[in-house]
Amino acid sequence: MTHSLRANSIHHGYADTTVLENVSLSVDPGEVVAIIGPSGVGKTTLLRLLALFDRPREGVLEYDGTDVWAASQQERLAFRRCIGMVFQDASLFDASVRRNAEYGLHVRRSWSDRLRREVADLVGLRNGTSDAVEALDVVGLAEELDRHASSLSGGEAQRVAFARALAYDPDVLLLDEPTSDLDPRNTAVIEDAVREASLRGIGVAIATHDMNQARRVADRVAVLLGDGIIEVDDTETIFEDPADPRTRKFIDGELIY
Ligand SMILES: Nc1ncnc2c1ncn2[C@@H]1O[C@H](COP(=O)(O)OP(=O)(O)OP(=O)(O)O)[C@@H](O)[C@H]1O
Repeated sequence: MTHSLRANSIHHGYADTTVLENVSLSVDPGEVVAIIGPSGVGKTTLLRLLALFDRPREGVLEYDGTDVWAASQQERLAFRRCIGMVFQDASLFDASVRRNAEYGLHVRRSWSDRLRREVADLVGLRNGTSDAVEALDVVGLAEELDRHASSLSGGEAQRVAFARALAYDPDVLLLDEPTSDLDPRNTAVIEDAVREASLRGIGVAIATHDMNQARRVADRVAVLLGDGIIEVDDTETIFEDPADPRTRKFIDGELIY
């Protein structure tokens, strides 16, 4: 069973600047939420908060209804382990594709989960390697296990980074412009993998500058402008009949922020 993540009335910024004002957004199991908005508006900042990398100045982050920052450090760590993040630039380890995809598999969510998996390993049902290979298969790299990370193209490296996040079976996947440097083929592989992840029940939030990508992969779209999230709605409504006129302008490339 996967779980949901929710940001409620978040305010955040850096030093004396405010970046996010009164931002609320949920990521539910099995849905893909695209976050769109101009450069510098705070998409990465929001994803980092959702990933529990940073604590918001104000507002509440809930994991399955629990206030994450009011919970114990141990609990927060457990929540953190249920969230996968893929950055714009894949940074892989100086190791094989297999090793890279396996990284994180030692991080188990809970003792009971660990026990369950260990028992399953003992009877040969699954093991870390099979999780990693399965995840690499989703991104079309299951045949490249022994290749060294340094020999991969940028697109292949990003696909391994995606597989690494997928391999440890997260509840939520946060993707920060994961295809901004990729060609159409690698982009299509990542987008298919996003759909596959959502079909498995994983909730996905993806920040993107590519409006077509948002249309292709998202169930819902959140529009982040200078005043925070001005509108969240299902993808068709955002692109065909948005409630806020600024959304239309932004999508049409008219709004210079
Ligand atoms: N660590 C930091 N310290 C200070 N300011 C920061 C820091 N990180 C981001 N900022 C600033 O916060 C604002 C939001 O940045 P953020 O990277 O979240 O935007 P973004 O929407 O993801 O941008 P882009 O689309 O260009 O990736 C920007 O003005 C940025 O310069």
